[in-house]
Amino acid sequence: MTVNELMINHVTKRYRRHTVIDEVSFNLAPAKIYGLLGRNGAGKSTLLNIITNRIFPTSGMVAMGPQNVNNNDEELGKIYLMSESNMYPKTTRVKRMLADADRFYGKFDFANARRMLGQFGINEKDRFSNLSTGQKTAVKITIALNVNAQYVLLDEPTLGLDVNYRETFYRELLRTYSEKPRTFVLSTHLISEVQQLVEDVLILHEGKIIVNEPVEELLGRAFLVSGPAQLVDEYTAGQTTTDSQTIGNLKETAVIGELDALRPIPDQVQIKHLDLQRAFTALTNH
Ligand SMILES: Nc1ncnc2c1ncn2[C@@H]1O[C@H](COP(=O)(O)OP(=O)(O)OP(=O)(O)O)[C@@H](O)[C@H]1O
Repeated sequence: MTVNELMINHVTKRYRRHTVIDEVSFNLAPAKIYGLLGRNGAGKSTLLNIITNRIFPTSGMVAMGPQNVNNNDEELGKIYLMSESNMYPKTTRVKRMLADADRFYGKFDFANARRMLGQFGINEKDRFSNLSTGQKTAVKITIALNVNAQYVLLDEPTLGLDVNYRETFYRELLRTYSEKPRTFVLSTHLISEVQQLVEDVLILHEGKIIVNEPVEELLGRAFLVSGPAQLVDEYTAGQTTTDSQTIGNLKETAVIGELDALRPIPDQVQIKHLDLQRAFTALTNH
């Protein structure tokens, strides 16, 4: 079966005069793991809800290949959103939630879901509302990783999960991805934890997608220049510097962009690549 790209075309979302998403366009390719990063209130949940038709954009549209996704059950059936909101009645048992995922999307992987629930120490007969925050997340992850959808959007998929279970989640995500490649979008604040996991990074900032590229490419042009303040300032003058920190006479300046290859690097100045978290803060600190 050919899988089309999921295309977000000129999407804007306004709440009264507040523009949360501003003319955003990007494509999600089949069988890739994306990180969707943004500061609190950047609009990540809003964007994911628009993609899955739970919220309507003020303008713009979401399409799967040539098909508009809006009110299109066939196309929406290829996209699954795991989100924070709990839509289940209080009495719902975990077992029923797995059955619903099968009813709506078909071909749910019950065997793998049961194995995962075992790893998370959850019984299918448990009532969802009686579970702890982390256990509720574990159930939602289990459904998201076993549902039959080509695009799986995960909004804060580690909410309340302890470090051991977060590792379980990352391992299970890679396992299912390698067995059955499909697209995952992880919206998360745990940037250093997902750096190794995601191939491409999308950064949503002040209503715009300011980064949309492979992690390796972003980090390839993300540098930390450190040393005596005056020398760092001289070396970084005129380059695309982002933010700086000064301690006494020492300074660290993040530079996102190509370094001027012709400019000599003073002996006391050190240059290294940023990791994803530091590149993110550098790009979104203002
Ligand atoms: N129904 C609504 N009415 C008015 N404003 C809203 C509504 N829903 C969201 N917003 C605003 O839109 C902005 C983006 O919210 P959203 O939840 O999408 O951000 P987020 O990036 O997911 O944040 P976080 O990382 O904190 O979860 C916020 O300023 C929020 O207050």
